[in-house]
Amino acid sequence: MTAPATGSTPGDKPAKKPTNYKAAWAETRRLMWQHRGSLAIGLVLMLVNRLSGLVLPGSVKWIVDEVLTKGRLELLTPIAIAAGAATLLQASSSFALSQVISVAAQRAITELRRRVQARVLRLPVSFFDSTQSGILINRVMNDAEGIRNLIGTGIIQLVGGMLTAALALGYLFYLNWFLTVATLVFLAVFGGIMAYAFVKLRPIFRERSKIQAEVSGRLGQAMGGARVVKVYTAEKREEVVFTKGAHRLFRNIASTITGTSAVGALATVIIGAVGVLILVVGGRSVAAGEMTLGDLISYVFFVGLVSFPVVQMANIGTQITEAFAGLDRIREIFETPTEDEDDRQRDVLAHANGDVVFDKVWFEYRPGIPVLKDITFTAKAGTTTALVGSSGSGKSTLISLILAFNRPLTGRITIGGQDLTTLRLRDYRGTLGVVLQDNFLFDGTVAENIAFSRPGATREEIIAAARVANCDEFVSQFPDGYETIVGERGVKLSGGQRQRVAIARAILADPQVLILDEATSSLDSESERTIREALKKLRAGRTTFVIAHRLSTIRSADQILVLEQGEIVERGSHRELMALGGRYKVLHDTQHAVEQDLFVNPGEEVVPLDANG
Ligand SMILES: Nc1ncnc2c1ncn2[C@@H]1O[C@H](COP(=O)(O)OP(=O)(O)OP(=O)(O)O)[C@@H](O)[C@H]1O
Repeated sequence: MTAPATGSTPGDKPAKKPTNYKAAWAETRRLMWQHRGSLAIGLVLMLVNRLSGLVLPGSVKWIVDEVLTKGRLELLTPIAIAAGAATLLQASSSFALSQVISVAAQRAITELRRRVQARVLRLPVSFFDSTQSGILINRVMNDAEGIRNLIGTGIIQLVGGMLTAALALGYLFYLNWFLTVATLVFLAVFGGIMAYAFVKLRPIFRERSKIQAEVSGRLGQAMGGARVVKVYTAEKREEVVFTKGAHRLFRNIASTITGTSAVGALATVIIGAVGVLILVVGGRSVAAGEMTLGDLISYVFFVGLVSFPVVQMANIGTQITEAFAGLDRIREIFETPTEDEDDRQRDVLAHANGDVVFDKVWFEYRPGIPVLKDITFTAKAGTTTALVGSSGSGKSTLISLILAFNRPLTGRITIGGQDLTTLRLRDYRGTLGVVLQDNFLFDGTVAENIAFSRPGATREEIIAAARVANCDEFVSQFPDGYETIVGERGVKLSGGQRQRVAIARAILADPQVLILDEATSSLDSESERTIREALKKLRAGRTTFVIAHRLSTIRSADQILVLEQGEIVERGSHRELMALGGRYKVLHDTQHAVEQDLFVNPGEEVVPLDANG
């Protein structure tokens, strides 16, 4: 009864949307503030880590100049002890750092995932219609993961790297300012080229997560629809679609590999050039007595300390940009209004068992194409209203308005005199029950699926509901009874069994307003009888809306609304509508004739009794 979800296939090039860095930065600041405690401890640990990391290269100068050149052997042991202690300190602070920061980051990721998931499920149905589920799963799982780099080791490494570079640089200036200026020129050129490279690479990284989401989304659909794929021998087609997507992903990754390895090669060249520079300029300085040999050796070590963070910063920079992009996509979800956003200001539902009234309701999915036109009717409390009409006439859409999945464009829907748009959604939905043609069951046990509508239900209540729905007779034949696993979407049950589980689920919910989308046509007469009986018991005393596919099942409805192209063209009881001899009678007689002649020979066509209505 629902329209197929729209969305691009992995082959399409989606429109690129620039990351809103300002908003992402604001969200980052909020996250950082939230985790300021562990970040502060992390920074202190990082400081200790980096400072202790300077001791070993710093001691080289003393070894060369004092111990080796001047022969002060008594200094060797203290220097060795200092270097050893510093290394121990470096190792333990690094361990503590990863403990504090990584755990904090994981906690933040979990929290963000939880918030995104909770938010996504509260978004309107139209959002799900227009967004692939793969993309939404990606938001919850991968994009949330990205913040590891913002509040985790990424940011600490960045800050730590900059700190080490600054300290090391100061020391380099002290050792030989001229050589340092020359080295910096090289490093600046390298930094500039790298910044340019990453500006180029950034959009490719952003594109990657999008491609990944699309490819896995499509993959999920193909797996979920495996039966349809097999029947229409679409394995090859799906293979082609996947291959295209996988290749797009490959091309994306390959292009970044080229970029990053080019940067790596450039780094080697620059380091080589700096090495040559140090040999030439430094060697001369030593020869001229401006520098000691120890100075030159520790200079080499410290240049390493400066250039390593530059390379690292660029790498972390990419990860942080990625994380920004992910946060920005998450922010979009947080900015999309949820269905129950202003529930607190809305009214409490006073009469769940009141009349349901449609008053001049218009509705459209696409602007300018009305799907429901001026719908006015009253469904008295406790009565059954049947909707009939040809395919696409708007029956499901009307039901979606009753379920508050969609809101009227103009006009009002009221329940017990209260406008649906002013009611607390949670209250209102709590009064609903649905049994649809394709009843969605979760991969769990029969009992869990029945209790889905009321998680606190006792085993006795579940079994009582199952009895009313005539589930008991087939469940008792399963070796595991109510503990039988139904499989994804309930594939391990027959269509009729699924239907009855859904009826039991609705019975347990004890709804005031009931929606039935009858699908009895595919069942044998025995199952149909049991299901019809179950539905009859379910309907008793509830305001029921039935989408009737077999008109013979709605003879007892209190009112029948005949929809055509979004308008109610006839209304009344079965008897009244038959007497009217209009559209309903045509539909009825045509269907009756089809049912009578189900086994006619080919060519013996059914002639409608009254083609004009
Ligand atoms: N989510 C949607 N977005 C855009 N158009 C939609 C959407 N759902 C339905 N439509 C369109 O609205 C019209 C009415 O569809 P609806 O599903 O309400 O018909 P129906 O009477 O329930 O049909 P059926 O008996 O075949 O289920 C159709 O033209 C359909 O294409």
